[in-house]
Amino acid sequence: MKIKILLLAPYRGLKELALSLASEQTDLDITVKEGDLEEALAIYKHLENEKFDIIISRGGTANLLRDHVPQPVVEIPLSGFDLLRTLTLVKDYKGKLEMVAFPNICDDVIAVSHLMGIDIPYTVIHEELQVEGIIRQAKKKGVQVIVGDTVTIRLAKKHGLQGVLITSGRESVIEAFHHAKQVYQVLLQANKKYRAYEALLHELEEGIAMADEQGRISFSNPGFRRFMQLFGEPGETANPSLVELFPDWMSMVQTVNENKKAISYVNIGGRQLQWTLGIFEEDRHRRLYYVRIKSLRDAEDELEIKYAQPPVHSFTQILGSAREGKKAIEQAKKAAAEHLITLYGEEGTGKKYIAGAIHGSLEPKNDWFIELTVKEGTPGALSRLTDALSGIENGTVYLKGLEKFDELSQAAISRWLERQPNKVIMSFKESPEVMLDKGAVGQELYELISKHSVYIPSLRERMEDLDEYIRYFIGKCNEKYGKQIVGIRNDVLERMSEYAWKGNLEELEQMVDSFVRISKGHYIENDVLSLIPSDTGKSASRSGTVEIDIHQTLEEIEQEIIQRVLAEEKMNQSRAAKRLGITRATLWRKLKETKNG
Ligand SMILES: Nc1ncnc2c1ncn2[C@@H]1O[C@H](COP(=O)(O)OP(=O)(O)OP(=O)(O)O)[C@@H](O)[C@H]1O
Repeated sequence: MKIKILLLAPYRGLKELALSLASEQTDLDITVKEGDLEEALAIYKHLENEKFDIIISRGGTANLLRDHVPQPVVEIPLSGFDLLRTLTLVKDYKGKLEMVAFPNICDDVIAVSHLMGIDIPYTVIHEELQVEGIIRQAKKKGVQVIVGDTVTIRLAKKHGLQGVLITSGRESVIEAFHHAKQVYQVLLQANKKYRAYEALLHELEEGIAMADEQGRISFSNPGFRRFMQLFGEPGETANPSLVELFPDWMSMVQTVNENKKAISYVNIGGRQLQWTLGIFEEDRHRRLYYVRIKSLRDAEDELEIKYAQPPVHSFTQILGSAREGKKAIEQAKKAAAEHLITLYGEEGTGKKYIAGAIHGSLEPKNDWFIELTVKEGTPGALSRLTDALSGIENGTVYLKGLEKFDELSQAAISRWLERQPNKVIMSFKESPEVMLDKGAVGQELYELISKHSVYIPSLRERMEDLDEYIRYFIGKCNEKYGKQIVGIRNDVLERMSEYAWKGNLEELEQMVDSFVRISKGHYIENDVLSLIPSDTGKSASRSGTVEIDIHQTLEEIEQEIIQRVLAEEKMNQSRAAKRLGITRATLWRKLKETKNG
């Protein structure tokens, strides 16, 4: 297959020369056209569909084309012969003469003219815009002949001077053909690599695209088009600008321009997507950005990623004056300065709230608060976890469920956590020591999480704050349900203070919520008492289940249940009878039966 070349000659003579030489090049398929600067560009555009491999041109025209065409542009050089020829021609000129050219040409001309023992005045130009002014000055000095490149000569003629073009000779054009062949070989190798990468990107589930600052997409893989619901091959359908797809595109570009990676979360077609923006490459004229898109939903079964504002922003929003609670807050404030922090305590004690307060207290602030919950300790969850963490910069990560991984994965993640830059607050239901004893965490993770750990006390340990919490939740629920409840009856409060609160503040909030929902007046009245389970702080378990030996007789089983309920109700027979759904008299009779039996 021949290499397809478009040769754009800035002057007629070069076109003729190129045409005569083109036929000798058996491995090149050369199209030759004449055009200078913009004119040449217009010719290129007209022939764009012919898919040339390489463009050949000269001087300013080659430079202009290089900025506007995707193919490599090979330049026809000015050889020593070219200069020699021109100097030989002009050396006997009678008129006053000056050469106007770019530094590389001037240097060569000076060297050759010294060899030939001729003295030719010259002016060096650095950009084309200077040419016209220099020609005017030359004219004022009485110069009659200008020696230079096509643009210079054109302008010299415009100002009524004689122009002598430094023309490219045969050997320069042939050299350009050779150069084009070399460039093509390099291009072939690069293309092979490019195609391999393209095939890889094609297979990738993740969406990848390349766009400029205005969000115009120049490349997208099928994954990207699937996520964005852009159907058809690129080019077939007009790619919408990313500005239309992501309303906060410009602010993300801003973040990226400040040398950060920008991450955002969008919902498209019911899918929660994470997209990351970064600078891909800067070329001479514009910045290119890459966009990576992946679905969070797919990973949700193993690792849940929630990206939201923390529930509170400062320690002053954490309620409670009980000693235990205050101690926890003081410890958390101190631990806030650490890179890796552990919070542990029963479910619903407010660990996430404390994490939010830590995040809010940081100076300088972190950009993100991200909640990562390990649902299953699978290898998939592990790689997603490290992947998610490496995608976050300048964030506070609230991480739950590390104990679900096996010891080896825990060790790997421990080393990983130490190296990553974000603040990580780990949350556990039990203390590091208890988890180590039980084998829930291995030695390496234990060492990591026991360094800066804070115990968040259960509600049972801060019962003096119960009233305050209830009032706070009533206020919250009034707002939710549009009620104006101002307080709670003492009987209800008393029963609540006897309750076990295994679900802690979370359970309390739910209970207050149900009270507020059904209350008609300004107070939470005794009619809600039936909604409080009669499970006291000393009960065996919150759900009220106990193990019974079913090898006993029915009567013995009944007796066992009665005794257990009685014990839980501190031997108060009325309360035990009520819980068992029998009258006090029946209970008394049943108790008596055993004594007699
Ligand atoms: N300081 C607080 N003031 C008011 N309400 C709070 C406070 N801390 C926690 N809560 C309430 O308790 C609920 C549970 O809190 P949070 O989610 O922080 O608990 P957690 O210990 O992280 O729970 P889990 O271990 O189950 O994830 C919150 O939804 C909120 O209603």
